[in-house]
Order: sequence, then structure tokens, then C-alpha cells
Amino acid sequence: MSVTRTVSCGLNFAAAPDLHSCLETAQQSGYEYICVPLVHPQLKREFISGQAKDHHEAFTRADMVLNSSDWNSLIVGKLSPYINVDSPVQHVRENSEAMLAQELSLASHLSIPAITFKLQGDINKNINLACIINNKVVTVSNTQIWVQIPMENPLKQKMSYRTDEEIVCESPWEWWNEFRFICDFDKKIGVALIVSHDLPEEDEINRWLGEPIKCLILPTTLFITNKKGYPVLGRAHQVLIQRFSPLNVQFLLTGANRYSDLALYFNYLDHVWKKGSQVHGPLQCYGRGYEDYLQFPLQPLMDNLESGTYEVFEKDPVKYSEYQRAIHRAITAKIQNQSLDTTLVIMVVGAGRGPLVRAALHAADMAKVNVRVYAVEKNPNAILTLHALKNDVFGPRVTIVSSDMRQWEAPEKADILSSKIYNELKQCHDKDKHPLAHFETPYVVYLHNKYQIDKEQPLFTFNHPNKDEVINNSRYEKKTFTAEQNSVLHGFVGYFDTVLYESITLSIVPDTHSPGMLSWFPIFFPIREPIPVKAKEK
Ligand SMILES: C[S@@+](CC[C@H](N)C(=O)[O-])C[C@H]1O[C@@H](n2cnc3c(N)ncnc32)[C@H](O)[C@@H]1O
Repeated sequence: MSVTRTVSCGLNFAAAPDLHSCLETAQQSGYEYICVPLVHPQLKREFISGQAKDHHEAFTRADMVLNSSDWNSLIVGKLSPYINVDSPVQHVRENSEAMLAQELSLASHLSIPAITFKLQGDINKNINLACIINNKVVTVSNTQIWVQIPMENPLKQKMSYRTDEEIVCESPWEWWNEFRFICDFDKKIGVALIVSHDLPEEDEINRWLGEPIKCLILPTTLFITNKKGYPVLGRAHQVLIQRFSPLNVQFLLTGANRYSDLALYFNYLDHVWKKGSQVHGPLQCYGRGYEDYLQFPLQPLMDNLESGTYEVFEKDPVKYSEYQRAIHRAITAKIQNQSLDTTLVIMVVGAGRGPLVRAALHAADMAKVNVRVYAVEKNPNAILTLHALKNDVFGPRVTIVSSDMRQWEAPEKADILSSKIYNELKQCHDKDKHPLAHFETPYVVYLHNKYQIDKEQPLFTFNHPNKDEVINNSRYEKKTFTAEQNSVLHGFVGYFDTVLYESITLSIVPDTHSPGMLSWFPIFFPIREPIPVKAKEK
């Protein structure tokens, strides 16, 4: 599915003495917003001591230069880079705190959508900043915070010019991780990732793909000139942009323009972004709009499903044909060594609006075998549909049983049993519970913005029919996972696969996912407190 929108890219300005002309420059070339200093870079203020302390002139432009809807949608404000609220020098720190308070208050007054600043090191150098941002912005306003993090440690870059040896230094992901822990993982705080010339290892990029990346900052120096004289990115950077595009990230172009027109960068980025945002494959098309959206699992035993819900199941192009293949294969196996006029008994338990009944009849027709099909369903509304289908389509081979299968006394034994009830969960979901109660309970989610800490492992197996003397479907298992790199555990994801008959299976496990099958998103159990995990830790 191709994308008709254009990329959301902004233009960074080192200084913006005239906001109108900056906006005009940006918009003429397709850029959606501009990123500008909240205060002119030269207007460093003095609050504690010094000559400038008693200057009471305006420290920046007035709000009237733009109307509020432009402030709200077109401007990302940069905090002054000389603010250092973690300075060991008292007056620098105190002055910085006052400047920061002034700029945060201004950002809130203007209601700009986001403020941004660059993180220059680990939490030891930024603890006060993290606390102030958390207390003064995250908990009190709607402004988004874009924390600029370099993709590669600047120390590594610096040293790479001086030595050929492999430099081991901390990943800037750690800086971000520590910072957002202080901000309690608030949704308003996200990453503006500064894309480096040398890209980090694949693992590290994968880890960033699980973070709340709001923006990729692209220095103009990343671009090279192609044969036609236009700016383009190298292959690795194109792939990077395409991998982040589906996460709805915005972009920010920064640095000197080296071409005749700024639109050349924009047009190229738009082209690369569109390629990355294209939705491939039926599952991606189907899941579009549901990415990372936590949904309550269906409870077909406790609730009676609605007509529209059945309609959604029935659209799956793969599931029912696999059921039909499985039933056909089971019929073929059953009738071996039996006389031609044998009638097989097939029971569809939890028949819904009849797709498995239809599959059973088709399979019988293909095998040229007589069948009696029992369609057992407890939802009285779905029973109406089944009766209509019996009259119009299924005919006398089908007996409709309006009953809970657990209470039904079957008149005869089944040769083949077919059912599709996987998403049953015991506990009832109360949507009005305390927000924290929503943790550690399951959700269905089409996972998108995620990093998988370790490979999935098989957990529970259920065999049907269960011929144990005492049937016990409760399960308990302990599994050990090993983190490949430092990361944060937010929860556990559950997949399943099932054997319908012999080699015919359905699976939503990533490595073995049934091609083209749309049904069933994974189940996700969020944990209440995210847990930091160290590389190689179990
Ligand atoms: C997930 S739906 C599947 C319906 C249908 N087989 C299909 O593929 O579209 C499960 C169905 O099983 C029914 N069901 C669940 N528990 C049942 C029970 N104990 N007895 C009878 N039907 C049940 C539900 O009402 C629902 O119609």
C-alpha cells in the first residue's frame, strides 16, 4: 500500500532573528516546522551576579510575532546550549537554573508542541537537568520533550581520527535510558536521535527501534552528491531511515545548505521515507492503525461476540482454508479401510457464524464422503445465523446445537472435532480499575515499536483431546532469558502455534508465522515497573 502523505521534516536554525522569514524559507521548500532557539544565542542572561544582572530588557522576541496556532504547530523550541544546571560551579548552576526556568516558562506560555535540548553525557552530568525537566515540564504541561541523543558517542568519533584501535566507550543509549528513568518513562519525553556518519552496530539500531523516537536529526553533511548533482544518502543511511519511517518519526534537517535549493534535501528524504512507510504484506495492511495499541482480549466464553467481530474473523484469507485442508486430510485418513457409504461425524464446537461448518462440508465434498456435522454454539445470536445458513446453504447434513458445549450430551461420538477458540482467558477485565491494575494483565497488541530482549521460547502445551483422568488446564513454567545487551524489560509477549492435523499448522510465532494469515495479534503482559537488564544477565 503506497503512502500519499509527505514526510514531516523540519528545518533547524542556529539563530532565528526573524521567525517569519525562517518559516517562509522552510515552507517554500516543503519543511513542515522549524526548530529555533527560544532565546537568541547571544542573549545569555545573568540572574545571580555580574554586570548584566540588573538589565531588565526583553530577553527574546514577543509572542505576538506569530499567532498562537503557528506557535502550537510550527515551532520546536531549543533550550540555550550554555544552560548547565549540573555545573559544579555554584553560580553557573544557579544562573543556569534561573535561565532554564525562564525558558521553560516561555515555552509553556507559547504552547509550542515540543522543546528540545542535547544530552551531553551520562546521568552523573545531568541528574539535576532530569529532575527539573521532570518536575517543571513532564508532570505539569503538555509540551513534548525531545531529548537529543547522538547515535554514536562523540568520544568514539573523536578518537577514531586519532587511533586505529577499536574504542570501547559507553553507548549514548545509556544516557537516554538513565534520563528517562528519572522522568518515570513519561510519554511526553522522547528521543530526537542525531544520526551519525558511522552507524552503530545492528543490535544497537534494533534497540533504538524499541524506543520512543520522535525525530531523526539529519546533519546535511550526511548527504553525498549523486551523478546528477543532487543530495542523496548512502545505502546504510537510506535503510536506517526506512526502518524508522513506519514508527511515524519526524525528521529535522540541520547544518549548512550545500545545494542550490533546500527543497532538494526535502524531496529526497520524502522519497526515501515513502519507500520505508509503504505497507508490505497483508498482515501489515491489516494491522495499519492498530500499531502498539493495547486492546482488551476477546472473551468468547464469557461474552457473546458481536456480529462485527465474527465478520472480522471471517475475513482471514488463510485460516479457514488451512482448517479445510486439515479436515480433508483427517477425513481421508479416517475413511481408509472403510466402506464407501460410511458416514463420518464431524463436530464443530464453537461454530460462531459457521465458517468451520462450511470448511467441513467442502472438505467432505472434496473427499466425496458422507458426513453428519454438528454445529455447537452457545451464542444465541450466532445460532440465528447458523439456522439461516442451514436453510439456505448447509442443508440436512448439519445439525445445529444451541448449547454450551460443556453441558451438551452428544448423541454420538465424533470422528473429527474442529474448534477455533484460542483466545479464552480466565479472568474478567474490569475497565474501570485503578490504572496500575492494568499492568500484569494481558492485552492483545500489534507490536511495532519494540525491542525483543531475547528469542522467544516455547512455554505451555495443550493436547486435545485431553484424556487425563483429572483434567487440569492450569500451567506453571519457569523460563530463563538472557539479555544480549543492556535494555529495559517492559513486559512479556506471548505467541502461539497450533497443529490442526499432522503437518497442517497455524502460527503467529514471528519465525514461523502462517503466511498471509491476519488473525490473532500477540498477547502482551506489561509489568508494573520497567526492569533494567544488563547484557548477558539472565
Ligand atoms: C473465536 S469464535 C470462532 C467462531 C467460528 N468458529 C469462526 O471461526 O468464526 C469462538 C466461538 O465459540 C463460541 N464458544 C465459546 N465457548 C463456547 C462454549 N463453551 N460452548 C459453545 N460455544 C462456545 C463463542 O460463542 C464463539 O462463537
